[in-house]
Amino acid sequence: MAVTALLVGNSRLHWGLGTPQSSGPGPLLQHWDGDWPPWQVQPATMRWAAVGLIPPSVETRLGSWPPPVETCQMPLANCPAHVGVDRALGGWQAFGCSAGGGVLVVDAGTALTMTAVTSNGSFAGGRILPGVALQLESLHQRTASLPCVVSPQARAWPTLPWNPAKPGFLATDTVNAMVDGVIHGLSAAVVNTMAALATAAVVRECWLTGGDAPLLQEAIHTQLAAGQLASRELALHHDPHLVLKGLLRLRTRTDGGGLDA
Ligand SMILES: Nc1ncnc2c1ncn2[C@@H]1O[C@H](COP(=O)(O)OP(=O)(O)OP(=O)(O)O)[C@@H](O)[C@H]1O
Ligand SMILES: CC(C)(CO)[C@@H](O)C(=O)NCCC(=O)O
Ligand SMILES: [K+]
Repeated sequence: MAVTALLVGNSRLHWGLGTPQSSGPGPLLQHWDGDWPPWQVQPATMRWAAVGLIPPSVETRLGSWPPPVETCQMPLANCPAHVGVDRALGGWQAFGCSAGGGVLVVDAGTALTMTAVTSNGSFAGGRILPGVALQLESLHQRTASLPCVVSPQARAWPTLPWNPAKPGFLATDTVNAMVDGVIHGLSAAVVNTMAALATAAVVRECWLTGGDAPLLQEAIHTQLAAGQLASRELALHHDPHLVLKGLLRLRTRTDGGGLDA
């Protein structure tokens, strides 16, 4: 039976439709970023979690939904309860899909989070940075003359002009200097973390997800090619729906309302 997964993100809602199987959720049948999905939602089979504020459109329907998934219910060893449920779900899902060995999950959303899971499936910490749109918004809001380069309603990336600078060339116009600066900074932080964790043999794979993953991917590849050997030893994967798939792969126990891997 098809199940709807919902992650209430920091700036928008992320929906997925899938059929949980014992081997995992498989690919999503449908996905939707926005207020309410275009398919029929069966309240009793909803799997959902929230890091952002719950909007009225969801609040009014909560009565018929099961309780949300929380970090403390996740089958991820040593994961403190204060860790965001999106990070716990992403880490657990990437580890479950990995070829063995630890994983680093990079979730490039409103915040860019990095979350490491060891080869034993144990939470190993991470890093939290302001994401692409948030950094660009802050530059505009906290200076007198830097322009607004992110659409304030949609925060949609495609409204931004950006010509990736050739190696060794820097942007001469303000907009590209801002955008290139933010993308270069975030991807450098990711590659630096990959190198450190690879050198320490903590992780073997890096999984990218989140709204800005496609954007950062190219810059990460470029910096990997030019950078430290250790970081290149990690396999790099992109899964735009890592957290939703994690929700679909979790199995709710009918007895105590707990969760099983
Ligand atoms: N239509 C859109 N609306 C919002 N963000 C978008 C859109 N298209 C691309 N993005 C990019 O996605 C990023 C936000 O990512 P995402 O949607 O994963 O964040 P989120 O809703 O806060 O979810 P999360 O809680 O997982 O971070 C923004 O930095 C922005 O550049
Ligand atoms: C970091 C965010 C905002 C990313 O969505 C979320 O995972 C969160 O609110 N986390 C709580 C703090 C933590 O993860 O340590
Ligand atoms: K995120």
